[in-house]
Amino acid sequence: MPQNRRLTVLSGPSGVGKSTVVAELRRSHPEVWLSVSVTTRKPRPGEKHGVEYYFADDEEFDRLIESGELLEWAEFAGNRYGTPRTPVMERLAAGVPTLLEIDLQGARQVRCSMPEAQLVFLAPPTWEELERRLRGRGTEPPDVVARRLEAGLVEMAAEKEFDVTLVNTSVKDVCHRLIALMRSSSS
Ligand SMILES: Nc1nc2c(ncn2[C@@H]2O[C@H](COP(=O)(O)OP(=O)(O)O)[C@@H](O)[C@H]2O)c(=O)[nH]1
Ligand SMILES: Nc1ncnc2c1ncn2[C@@H]1O[C@H](COP(=O)(O)OP(=O)(O)O)[C@@H](O)[C@H]1O
Repeated sequence: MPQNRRLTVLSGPSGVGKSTVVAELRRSHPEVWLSVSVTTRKPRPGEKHGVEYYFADDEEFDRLIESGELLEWAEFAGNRYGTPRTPVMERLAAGVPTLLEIDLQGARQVRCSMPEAQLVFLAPPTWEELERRLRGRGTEPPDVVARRLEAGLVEMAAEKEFDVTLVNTSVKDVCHRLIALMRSSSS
């Protein structure tokens, strides 16, 4: 369906700056609709239910999978994450530019189910900078950081599966380029 060209997926290793880019887009480009995922991860300080995520327990997440309410879902570093299907389909049907910030496994599922979607990979300037950002964020204990860096190696190796790579040197610059990509893919 041509309306699926309005769908853009943003993926990249943990700590690269996806949430920061999404927060900046929310502020500077309110015309873009950002999907809110469901997760079994516990909220970080400051995260609000319904804003960064819908926080759910395992039982609720199982129910969402069984009832087909998720467009895609994946397990990442010990927690499950999924995209509620209905809000995405409604926005796309209404012609609204829509962005999903999801992991590599989710991006692959979207590639299969909605091949017209544009897949954007957010890369760090260097691997050392990625480690520095992830550790510097200070939201996870060392064992979880190690697990995320391990997953990051797998994500980095999959960069070529994406349509475009943006290097996150400057958040504003990435937002600018992302918006330009979203405009050009749907026109
Ligand atoms: N497949 C999938 N991945 C998601 C979804 N929501 C978030 N993620 C990904 O899950 C991973 C972990 O997210 P999170 O715990 O918030 O950590 P952070 O992205 O490092 O701040 C990231 O790669 C997110 O892009 C979703 O709905 N589906
Ligand atoms: N362009 C950038 N330059 C420097 N630091 C950044 C940049 N983008 C994000 N960061 C910082 O890197 C850390 C990880 O960013 P975050 O958005 O939480 O990553 P992700 O959502 O991809 O895991 C945060 O502390 C954030 O402030």
